[in-house]
Amino acid sequence: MEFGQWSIYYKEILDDFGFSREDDEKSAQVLDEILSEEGCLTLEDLSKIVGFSDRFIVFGAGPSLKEHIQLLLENYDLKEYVLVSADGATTAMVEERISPDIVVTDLDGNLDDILLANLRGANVVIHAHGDNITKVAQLTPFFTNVLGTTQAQPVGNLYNFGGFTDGDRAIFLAVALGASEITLAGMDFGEIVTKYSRPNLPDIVGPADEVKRKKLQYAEEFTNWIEENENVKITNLKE
Ligand SMILES: Nc1ncnc2c1ncn2[C@@H]1O[C@H](COP(=O)(O)OP(=O)(O)OP(=O)(O)O)[C@@H](O)[C@H]1O
Ligand SMILES: Nc1nc2c(c(=O)[nH]1)N=C(CO)CN2
Ligand SMILES: [Mg+2]
Repeated sequence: MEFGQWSIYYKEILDDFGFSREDDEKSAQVLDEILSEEGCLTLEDLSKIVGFSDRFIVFGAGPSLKEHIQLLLENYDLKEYVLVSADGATTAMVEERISPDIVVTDLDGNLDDILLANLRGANVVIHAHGDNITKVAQLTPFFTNVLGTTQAQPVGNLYNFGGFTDGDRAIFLAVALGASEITLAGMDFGEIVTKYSRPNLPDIVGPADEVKRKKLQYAEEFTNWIEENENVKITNLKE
């Protein structure tokens, strides 16, 4: 999605959630400064790294994630796909000994698992926003092979491919990387969250709070937008 079109949705999101554009921009600046010092990936670098396939699987942290992983292990040759995990979904992949090629995160998933995936070769797409400035500042230097994103106007080394939550941004990223087919696993949306998304949940699944429900509605809306507007075949295993 072009930034011009994104900026209309972005304004709506800022109003709807009460987020501060200035804080988003500050976070973007912090991430950009770190990446300038430490080095980072460009979209072209990442395109080359995952250039072995134009078929992608995006893993979200919804209640079907484990069941979808089993289905994929039994019926798909995962080596033929670029595997992209959205934040908390990385933990389920680590549990199943699957190495994602890319992790898309705003650094609130299980960090040990994201670091482990990074050590095992995953590239990490770190998203800076107004509510993760401290995490961006403190944690980014621990990762290698990082590409930075922002939901505000892109600055310096950072990109904005469109999208809001880690899951739908992972789909926009796959489109930017030239995907012809994207399979969605664990992308249930709806009103139930899992321990992969909310590590402090007492059970494996539980009700999403109001903010999370609203986030998941945007995630679904952007996923539908991609299906309707981009030249890519989307198959949601949930449907
Ligand atoms: N039912 C669901 N529960 C949680 N995540 C889901 C669900 N369905 C789809 N997803 C996708 O899985 C992604 C990864 O989940 P996770 O909760 O780690 O992400 P997040 O974007 O950091 O959310 P938050 O800001 O609420 O922490 C989400 O961004 C979302 O797009
Ligand atoms: N400022 C701000 N931006 C976000 C947030 C958030 O909690 N605060 N959560 C997101 C993904 O779920 C994406 N963007
Ligand atoms: Mg996250």
